[in-house]
Amino acid sequence: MSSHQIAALFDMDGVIVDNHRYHTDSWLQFVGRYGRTLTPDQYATNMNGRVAADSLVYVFQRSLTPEEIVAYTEEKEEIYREMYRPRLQPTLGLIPFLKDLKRNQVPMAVGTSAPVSNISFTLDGIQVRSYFDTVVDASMISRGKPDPEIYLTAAKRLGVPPEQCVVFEDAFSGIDAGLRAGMRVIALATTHTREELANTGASLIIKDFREIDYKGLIERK
Ligand SMILES: O=P(O)(O)OC[C@H]1O[C@@H](O)[C@H](O)[C@@H](O)[C@@H]1O
Repeated sequence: MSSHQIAALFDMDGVIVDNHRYHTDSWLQFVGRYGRTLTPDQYATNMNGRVAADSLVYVFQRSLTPEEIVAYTEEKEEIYREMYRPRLQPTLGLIPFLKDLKRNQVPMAVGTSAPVSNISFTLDGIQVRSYFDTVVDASMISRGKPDPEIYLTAAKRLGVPPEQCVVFEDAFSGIDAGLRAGMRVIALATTHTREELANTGASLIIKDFREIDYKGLIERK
């Protein structure tokens, strides 16, 4: 890779697919089963984009055993997959953008807090896995977003220095993770509004991938 080149790191939920509503609804349904309460705002601000282990502590207000984390995570994600399956589709403009980046030999990775079961569901479901050189998921890191570990791991696996990486994110926790990794962050206004994203430190806010292409990405460097 030339020193002028960039790498593109994609968050999954809220970026590759515009599915925030279904994660919100499935979390609400899940917590209801255990007599807990959660509002959509609480979810968006305190849980969105974070690994389930952290979200579950927020929901149950106690520490959980590794076995509980696995069982609760799968229970919640099964609810989510059933809800979202009939609507599963790529975010607008994603496929042309991935093709454009591929044509221009941009290394690409996914950095997601999601469990492996959701990654197969999503990346294979919309047939985009082959675009990515590597996928870093929750099981491969010890500290979830907003810690930068997930994006630093992705950059390392691509062999690209962090300052040459551009992160695509929708969540506050993920934007923080990208910035703390020393990367440029482009925010998608899928989950939050442009106004809500205005002071996050993202260098650009787009509604979806129809607003960006390889040329625009390079020119903005
Ligand atoms: O945005 P990312 O990093 O792909 O995050 C995925 C996670 O995002 C959270 O918001 C969801 O509640 C989780 O269920 C999901 O696994």
